[in-house]
Amino acid sequence: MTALLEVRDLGISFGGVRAVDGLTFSVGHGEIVSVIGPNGAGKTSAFNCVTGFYKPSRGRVLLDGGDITGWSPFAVAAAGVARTFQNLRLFPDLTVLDNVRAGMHLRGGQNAFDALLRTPRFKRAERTLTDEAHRWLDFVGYGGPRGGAVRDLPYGRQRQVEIARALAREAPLVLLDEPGAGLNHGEKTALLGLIRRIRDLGRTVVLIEHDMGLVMEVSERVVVLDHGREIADGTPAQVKADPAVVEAYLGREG
Ligand SMILES: Nc1ncnc2c1ncn2[C@@H]1O[C@H](COP(=O)(O)OP(=O)(O)OP(=O)(O)O)[C@@H](O)[C@H]1O
Repeated sequence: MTALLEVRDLGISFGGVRAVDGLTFSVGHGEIVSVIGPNGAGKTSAFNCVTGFYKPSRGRVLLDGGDITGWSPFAVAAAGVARTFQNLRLFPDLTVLDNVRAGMHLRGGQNAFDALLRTPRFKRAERTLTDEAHRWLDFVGYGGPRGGAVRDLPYGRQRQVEIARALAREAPLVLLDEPGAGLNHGEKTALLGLIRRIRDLGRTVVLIEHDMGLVMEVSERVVVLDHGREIADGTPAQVKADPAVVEAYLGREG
């Protein structure tokens, strides 16, 4: 069966630094896969190459067998990849609801003419989008106010809004960049359940995460990077016991 995401011999350099250097891995439909590795291993750069924020200098990215290498972030998103960011990228002055609705605009259905004249079709579509935004906020367990600006929310809530926005896009592949960062213990437990529920919707989840407790608990498979390459790929138990992985982490501490 074709993998949903296939990364082949991917590479990108910044000046003399090879951030990603011949990275190959794949993710099957419906999997929960974590990408881990020491600081600077190339995880975020690889995500950025996959999602079109960086143009790789070599290699290929295939989505469900189709080549999306070098596509713009907009085109990659429209092709079925949703993501969150290590440093949140919400619209701080927009309301919670509008931030989630912003995740849906790529799905189309209306045109500028409808919007300009506020036709009945436009108003109907608006109501549907608002209802859906509420449903996604419910889904991620968001319990805060929905009509106020996002910038006034505590960090954990902003993360929930960002995930709701990514899910609203209805993309089959969801990439989460350090979703556990800055969350307290209770919030991390909730996140674990949420990631499983996202997969139960039929989505495929790939996360970059530093919290090993979370990674080992939620992942079906773990891909380990070091110096821009894959050094291990297996179940959480397999990678934990892999000497190359232990070495990569311990080697950075001294
Ligand atoms: N835009 C950039 N310009 C210059 N160098 C960069 C850029 N992005 C990443 N790098 C460098 O590429 C290497 C890989 O960085 P990257 O952020 O991808 O690693 P990471 O595994 O995501 O790290 P972390 O876990 O700390 O987020 C690092 O040496 C980093 O300094």
